[in-house]
Amino acid sequence: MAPSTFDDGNSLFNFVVRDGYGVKGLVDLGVSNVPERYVQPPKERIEKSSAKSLEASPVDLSKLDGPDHDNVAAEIVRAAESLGFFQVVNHGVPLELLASLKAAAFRFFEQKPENKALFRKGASPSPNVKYGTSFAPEKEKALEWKDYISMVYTTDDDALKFWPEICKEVSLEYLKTSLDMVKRLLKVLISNLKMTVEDSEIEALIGLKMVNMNFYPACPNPDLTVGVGRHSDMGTLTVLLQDGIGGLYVKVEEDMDAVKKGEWIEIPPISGALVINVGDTLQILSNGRYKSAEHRVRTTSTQSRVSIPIFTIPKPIQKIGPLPQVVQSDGVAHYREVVFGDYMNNFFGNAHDGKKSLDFAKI
Ligand SMILES: O=C(O)CCC(=O)C(=O)O
Ligand SMILES: [Fe+2]
Repeated sequence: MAPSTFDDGNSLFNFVVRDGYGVKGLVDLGVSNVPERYVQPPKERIEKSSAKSLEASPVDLSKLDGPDHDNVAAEIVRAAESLGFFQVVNHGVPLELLASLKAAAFRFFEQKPENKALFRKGASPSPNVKYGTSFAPEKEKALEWKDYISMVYTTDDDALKFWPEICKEVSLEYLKTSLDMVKRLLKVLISNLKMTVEDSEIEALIGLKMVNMNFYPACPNPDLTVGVGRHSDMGTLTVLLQDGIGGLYVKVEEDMDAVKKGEWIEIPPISGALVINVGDTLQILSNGRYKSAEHRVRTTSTQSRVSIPIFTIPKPIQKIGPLPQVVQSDGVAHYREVVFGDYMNNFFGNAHDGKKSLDFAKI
């Protein structure tokens, strides 16, 4: 099919979204300009040159076990309270595994369209596995230049049975080796808010885990499109592996060294590092002390980019609200208690719109 056969917006939408060809399918047709449906309004477009890069060095997590524990813990708390994003090294996830994951992501998306379409919503053999494109295509005025596969973890058996053959083993290994780090980070962050933290409280915050693989094909017009629009993540902490291409931008919540509140800075790719960011759940739990960072992704004209996030989130039945100890010391609760499943439905039911997702729980 030639691009010119998309004589209206619907046939493009059907090809990319409904039939499961994705952005990759569109690119394989040889489009030389992004279709109208992908053109963002000017205020959502991402200029390449203007953003500064995050200068903070990555946090060395191996030091949490030694005499520097308190300094490193303070660094983590400071990052969560200010930008809501930081990078970590010596995180316990083997470096060879990071390389294998990126290769597996390329392998998945470079498959024939019909192999990927097996995992489309409605077709997938498991509700825990979903291949798709953009974020909420039915709700979006402009689509995001991104395809993804999303894998929710329940048990090892389920993962090995239903996750795509081509990436299941590395994805499971990534999840397992990252979880220990997530728990250590949460212990640091929660014990900064209240004296004692039970393991069961940490477990409740990460009751559900999801590994995604994002694929952003090279885009003919990066100035007109976004890979991912402005959003915050809904969960507790996100672990993100990005490749060397760059394009992940975070909005500054508080004035930083040379960057003013409201400006965007790039999280630079650092070989071997993982990116950590605070999600809405942790912002709610901390009554707003920790910042669920607004972020977005720019596309690139020369190379396809992959990123592989792990989202840790509460179970849908879990209630989340500000910790009583924090409310007591703040004298006011900024969020109400919500059932996480309701929060999640609201999140997935709307197009990306910055940190608007938090309004659902705001008082
Ligand atoms: O690709 C990236 O760097 C970030 C992706 C992202 O923000 C997400 O999947 O929620
Ligand atoms: Fe995100």
